[in-house]
Amino acid sequence: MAGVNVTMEVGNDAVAVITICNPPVNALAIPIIAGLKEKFDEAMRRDDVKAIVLTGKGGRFSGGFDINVFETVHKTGDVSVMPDVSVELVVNTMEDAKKPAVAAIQGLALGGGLELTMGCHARISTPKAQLGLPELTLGVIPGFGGTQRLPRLVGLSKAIEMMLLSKPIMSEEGKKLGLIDAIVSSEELLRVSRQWALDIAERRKPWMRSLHMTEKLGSLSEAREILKVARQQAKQTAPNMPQHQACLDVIEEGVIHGGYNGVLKEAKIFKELVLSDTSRGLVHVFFAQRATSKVPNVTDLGLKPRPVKKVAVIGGGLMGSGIATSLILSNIFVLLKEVNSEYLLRGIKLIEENVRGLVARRKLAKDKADKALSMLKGVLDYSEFKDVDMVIEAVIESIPLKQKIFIEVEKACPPHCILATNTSTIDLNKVGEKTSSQDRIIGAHFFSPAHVMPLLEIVRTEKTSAQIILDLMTVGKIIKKVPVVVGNCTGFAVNRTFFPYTQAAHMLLHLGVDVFRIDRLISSFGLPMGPFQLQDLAGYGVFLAVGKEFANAFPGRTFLSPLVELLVKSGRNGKNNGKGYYLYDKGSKPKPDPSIVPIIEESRQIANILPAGKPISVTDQEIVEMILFPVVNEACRVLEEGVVVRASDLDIASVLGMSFPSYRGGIVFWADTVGPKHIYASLKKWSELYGSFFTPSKFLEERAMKGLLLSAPASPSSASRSRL
Ligand SMILES: C[C@H](O)CC(=O)SCCNC(=O)CCNC(=O)[C@H](O)C(C)(C)COP(=O)(O)OP(=O)(O)OC[C@H]1O[C@@H](n2cnc3c(N)ncnc32)[C@H](O)[C@@H]1OP(=O)(O)O
Repeated sequence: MAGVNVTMEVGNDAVAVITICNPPVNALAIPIIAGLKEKFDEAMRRDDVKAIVLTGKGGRFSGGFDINVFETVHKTGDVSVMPDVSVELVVNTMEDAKKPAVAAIQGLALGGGLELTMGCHARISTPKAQLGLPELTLGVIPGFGGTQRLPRLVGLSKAIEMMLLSKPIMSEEGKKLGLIDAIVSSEELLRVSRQWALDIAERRKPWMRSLHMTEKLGSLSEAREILKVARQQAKQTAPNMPQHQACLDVIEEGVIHGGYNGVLKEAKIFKELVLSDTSRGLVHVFFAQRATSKVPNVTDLGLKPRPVKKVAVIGGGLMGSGIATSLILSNIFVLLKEVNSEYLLRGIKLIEENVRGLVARRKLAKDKADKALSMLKGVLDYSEFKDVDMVIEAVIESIPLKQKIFIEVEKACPPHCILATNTSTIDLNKVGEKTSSQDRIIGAHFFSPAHVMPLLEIVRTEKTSAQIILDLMTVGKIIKKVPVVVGNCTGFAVNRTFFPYTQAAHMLLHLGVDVFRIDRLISSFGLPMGPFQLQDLAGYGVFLAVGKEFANAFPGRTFLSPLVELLVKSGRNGKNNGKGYYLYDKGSKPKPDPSIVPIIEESRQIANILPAGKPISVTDQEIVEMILFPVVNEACRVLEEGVVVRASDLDIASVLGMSFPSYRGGIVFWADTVGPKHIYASLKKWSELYGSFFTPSKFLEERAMKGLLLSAPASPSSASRSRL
């Protein structure tokens, strides 16, 4: 590819500057790795070269190994395309060479990028460069020697933290830890690095080979203790991900048998992990997330996003205050509008609590919190709306109320203003029906808590203009959300797809399966909690209200569970009042409440769906499938109707909106791994046994019959029915 290369320039000072060029992040693609080997070899051969400086073009050192290669390996199953970088390039050609190399780091050095710098004999960086080994987020471990060199440079505990949490540090911290030798301005970077390289060559500065360092590793018994604690933690935090334990095994190998043996084991395990399902899922999520930024007929029209500096949020309840928090944290001025001063003060208090909570959890510095809160103003009328760039309505789910608000904001706001609603269920065409600005009406569906959850579902109608969609996508990115553009239908993409999730859980419960068994199995599948605990958390009001909407919109595939009304009658309201399926005592984990059993029994009698009056007998796997296959079934309808641009958007939406495990790649990717045929056959069998709730959709049936993946692009006939 043009512009993808490694260059070398030798100066009069006898320093060869080797530069990686592969925009935008200087990923270490296979030709780049070949280029590095070639240039290093040349530098070693040439008599006019005494020392080397390695750097990246365009203000970034390198974002690491080219993740596209992982994708190729996943498609072909052939791991032999991965070059031997770790031993051949980093150990033999760079670290053990006769001439010293200094890494000149700018912007970022991540993954393989940071590993290359650790194979150099010193590292000079500009301020605020990001340094990290995030490989575990891709289902692998560092593969260019990072598991060995990082602990030797920064100490075992810190290295383990950086790798297992995939948490980058800034160059300033790197300097304190010993990863960085000096921090200089970007103007000085090359000059200082060249001089440093010469100083090493002429023995004025130490010639450090980090693989051979041992002093920061501590004693063997200390190291074993640190690794033991880390193993226990990883068991808790990443139970289904093999790369965490594997990373610790490889680190241990190096601690016991020396860095070089560690490097060899690392290379072997790395190749095994690349082929794991976890890596397939996580690499898919990496690219799927980036694909959401590309929306046909929106981002490819050459439009420029317009600046959004002032936003009015209408409604200071839980959602409105969360949304306002996200905005002010990103330096966007917010007018929070409420109907009276009592509600307004409550909304402002919620926002303050959100911001102070971040400070208490050390996620935000105090001065930044003060700055954010200074970007907020409470108002009781529309008099200051004349220069707002966007309105986000976040009031209760009432069509007449929303319609009234949109008539008012249309009058009060300038003509360029984005008119967004945070509704999660109401048809956007109805919300904007009484205005003449339907091209500016758009859904900005945040997930609760809005200042924490990363997904922003952007809902467009047939009339929403491309400019407005682009503007909202841009705001979404500024406030650090992942915007996914979807079409307008009941529940939009996420709530609609996951509606059958709670439904299926209730169905199983009424077929005689134990409530806590269901929750346990779904948690071990990888969701943060089971459907009943989630219901406790969300409150029962949501279930009852949303349930009715869906029952109306999708008759024939709704299970009317009598249970929640019985729970409410018995004085339970989930986590809100400390009593639901679980008991919630402050400071302790939720405990299953045995006194729920008679209420469930009563509900089972009312529903009366036990086959021949007896509980069904199902395996653990069947339980997980009976809950998730109906979700896949609805995902198929969402795909067929063109509610999302591409199947992978639904994967991202499920991961970021519903916390579906990212290492399973998202709902559609997971379904394709399981196989559409198996899903279809299972649903068909259950529909015959337990009714139409499980009836497979036409889309699923077609894909299963033709042996196609659910994620394969839509056929032309379904594309013509697209809502986007
Ligand atoms: C053997 C080794 O140990 C293994 C490894 O090194 S594995 C790789 C480890 N590195 C990583 O995980 C870093 C992944 N990248 C990132 O986190 C972020 O892209 C970043 C922080 C570098 C930059 O973020 P940002 O500026 O927001 O840009 P972002 O949109 O993410 O990326 C820009 C483009 O670069 C691509 N890109 C980023 N890192 C890449 C990589 N390592 N390989 C291939 N492409 C990459 C993205 O896919 C995107 O492409 P697109 O424009 O076609 O969608």
